[in-house]
Amino acid sequence: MIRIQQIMRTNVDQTPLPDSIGELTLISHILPGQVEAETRYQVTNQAGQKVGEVLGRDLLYLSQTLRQLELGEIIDTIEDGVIVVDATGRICFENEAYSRITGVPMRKTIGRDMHQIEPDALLLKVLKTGQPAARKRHLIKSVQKYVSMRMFPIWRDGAVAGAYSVFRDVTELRRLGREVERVTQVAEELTSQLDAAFSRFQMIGQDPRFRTLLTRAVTAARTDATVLIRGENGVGKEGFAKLIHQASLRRNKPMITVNCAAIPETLIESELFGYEEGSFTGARKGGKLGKFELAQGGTLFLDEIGDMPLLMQSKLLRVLQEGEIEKLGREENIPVDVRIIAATNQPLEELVAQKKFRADLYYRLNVISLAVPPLRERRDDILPLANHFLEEYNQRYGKKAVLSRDAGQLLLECDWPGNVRQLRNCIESAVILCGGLELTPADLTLETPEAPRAVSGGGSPPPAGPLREATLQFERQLIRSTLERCGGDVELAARQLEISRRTLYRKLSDKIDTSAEFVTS
Ligand SMILES: Nc1ncnc2c1ncn2[C@@H]1O[C@H](COP(=O)(O)OP(=O)(O)OP(=O)(O)O)[C@@H](O)[C@H]1O
Repeated sequence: MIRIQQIMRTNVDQTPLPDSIGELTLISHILPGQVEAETRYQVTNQAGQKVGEVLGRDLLYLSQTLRQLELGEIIDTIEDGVIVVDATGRICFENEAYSRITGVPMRKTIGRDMHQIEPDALLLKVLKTGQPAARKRHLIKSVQKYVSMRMFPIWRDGAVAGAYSVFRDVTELRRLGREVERVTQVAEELTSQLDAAFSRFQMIGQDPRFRTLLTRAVTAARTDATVLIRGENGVGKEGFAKLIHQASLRRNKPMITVNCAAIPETLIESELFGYEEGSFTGARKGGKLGKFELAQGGTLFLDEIGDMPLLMQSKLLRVLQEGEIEKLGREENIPVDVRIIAATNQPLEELVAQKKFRADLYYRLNVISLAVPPLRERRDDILPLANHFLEEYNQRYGKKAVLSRDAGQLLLECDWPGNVRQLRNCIESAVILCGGLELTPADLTLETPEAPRAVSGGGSPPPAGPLREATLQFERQLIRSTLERCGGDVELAARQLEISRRTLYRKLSDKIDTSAEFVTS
């Protein structure tokens, strides 16, 4: 609908003048007899201030043209439903969309009195009061469809001459809205379950160095300072990151982990910063949220930071300095409020010297540094950790196993090249495999400090004897060295050997029966 607003001239002085027309007046409401061609009409806003002026000639032209045009045809092509009633409430116009949305054919309604069809219709109220009305969500019961509608009176010569309603089918939108609500609730539920698991998470350790680290971590957690956690694989770097997040004010927001070594160089930018829909060929519909956005308000844990490509290091540095991310396909930057914790098992200082790691990023990350010692340097922690894992896996597998004195002794003697992760895996497989109530040395799958060197050194002579025995021996060696390489992680070892976890366990238990040499010192 064309309003005066659209054709007036602007930038005139602000003095209100008589004979003014409201800027929102519809052109189609102006009758030819009311307008003089050569008069300049003042246009005012709702406060009565003059905001423009318009020539009567322009108004006449437009109002006449609108009348001459067959508006019905145009209105028929629009997607929204339109229905018009005259002053008596008789339906005098409907467009095609009206019938399509309501499912009522035009012949059943056109010309009929709305008072009879639907005496409570809101449109009749608009007709009676002369006041526009709107409903965001209205159910048309007969067809079970939801519409959003706006209704207006039609004024002629100072009286209401009719009313019309424009409405839109929002059934699909409503369904999608509900789906979003449902998915959000599921996500909230899962998050709270995760939170519960997260808050049960404990860092076990009584070694004095380890306890000092815990205190430092909890103290750092109260600030937003960046933390760099160092240490061998499996020492508990991610555990420290979780602990810091849990002890911080950000604990009710997400902690998102990114393993920088596991993402191909070409994908790391879109993983971290995301992209907008259509920003490149093959971009996902709806775009993609980057990890920074997912961690908004929370913590982003950048694991294996030493493996981050140099170009990405520069981009990360910029984000840390500016607190904003540049998202592919989006013009304006997005502010992010994310606490960064990074971890690495690499000597970052050496990487800096070799120009493989940016010095400025190194200093930016290394505000608080936590160096987690390997398990072999804190032997006091071995038994408490073993008992903690034992309790966890007893619960998971419905067992009641306890650690025998000999098994405990064996655990204390091991060097744990795979650190706490290896110990955890060792206890898990022992709980699964043990037949009785006590975990004995034979239940433990672990390497003695000497054995791996003999096996994985590559120099061991080929086994002698019958083929079957030699094959078994070779298999034993292969399993042993693979397990060693995988830090005792049975699942990973099974994957590398391309056999199922169950087969690996079976082979391990065969070995326990037949080859004491493999499991005991
Ligand atoms: N002090 C601890 N108390 C309880 N569990 C621990 C402790 N340290 C490590 N763990 C457990 O050991 C496993 C390995 O720990 P984590 O993943 O934190 O090590 P990481 O140093 O991050 O390893 P990687 O370098 O391979 O990423 C996890 O299952 C973790 O829960």
